[in-house]
Amino acid sequence: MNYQEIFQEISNELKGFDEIGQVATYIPALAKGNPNKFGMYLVTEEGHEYAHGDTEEPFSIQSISKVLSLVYAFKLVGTDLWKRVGVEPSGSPFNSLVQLEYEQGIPRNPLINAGAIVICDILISQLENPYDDFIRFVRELSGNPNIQYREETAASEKECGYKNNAHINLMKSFGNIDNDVEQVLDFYFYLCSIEMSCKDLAQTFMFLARGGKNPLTNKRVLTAQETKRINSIMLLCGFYDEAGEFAFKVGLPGKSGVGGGIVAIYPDQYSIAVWSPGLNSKGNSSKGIKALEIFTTITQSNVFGPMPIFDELEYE
Ligand SMILES: NC(=O)CC[C@H](N)C(=O)O
Repeated sequence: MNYQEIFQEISNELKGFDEIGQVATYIPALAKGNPNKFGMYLVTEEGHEYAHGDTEEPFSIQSISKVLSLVYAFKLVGTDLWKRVGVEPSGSPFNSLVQLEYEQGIPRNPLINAGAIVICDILISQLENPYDDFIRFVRELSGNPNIQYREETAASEKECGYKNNAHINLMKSFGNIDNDVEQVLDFYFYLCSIEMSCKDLAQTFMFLARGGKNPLTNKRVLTAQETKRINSIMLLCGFYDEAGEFAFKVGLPGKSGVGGGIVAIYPDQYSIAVWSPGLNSKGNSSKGIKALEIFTTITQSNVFGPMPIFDELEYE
């Protein structure tokens, strides 16, 4: 079976899948999304690429950007980062406030909203031009110079960002936010508003499958040990209170966003992105998870099992 046949098989299996979920409505700009979009894009270690469905259309990556901002902040401040944010799974929804008060304004991990807001605070403190520097970083990883923030999405989220305001104010009261709360939150909303296609996403995350090296430029983004840290955080925290189930079903480190995107990596082998805007009750793409579950089952690729039988998969 080659990859195109595998994608075809996934598509056939998904035909009867009716738990498509609902597009995010709490951010008005996302409520207009078309739940029938579906794309899957694979980039392999050898540089082969395989597309299926709507893989060229940019969509709002939302919380997937939290991994990229984490990587950028980690590069800038190193292990000092862990004084401000933890690395434990929260077992709670991405926007839950409850633990934050008990744990004195230190978010459980950098992939829930509170943690990502602290990361934004760090980036603002460290960078002279955080907006420009960050988008440049993302463009270099993706190889796509046209990747942009979408102002309309950021503004739409700001208009009704009551809960994120609650997060940042609570953390400020505990002394875990250094900068002006509005300045930090604006940056956070912009990071969430970045748009990418499945193709961009799979390419962007390839460095995490390559031990920290950007395969497009051969530049080292992270050391192998730092890459381990980011991938472990994705595995344990990337899907919030569904992280266990994602590991159970798919078996790869990954990250989701409420725009319906998911990206997952298999170290030394591939990066895969999927997009289906319908979300389940945990805010993760419902069909996206199912598609990845089928993919890793057919290819026998997951970080817990024996090495897959890749040589039995032909290229093209
Ligand atoms: N899980 C997500 O993608 C959430 C991101 C969204 N911008 C928020 O702050 O709620």
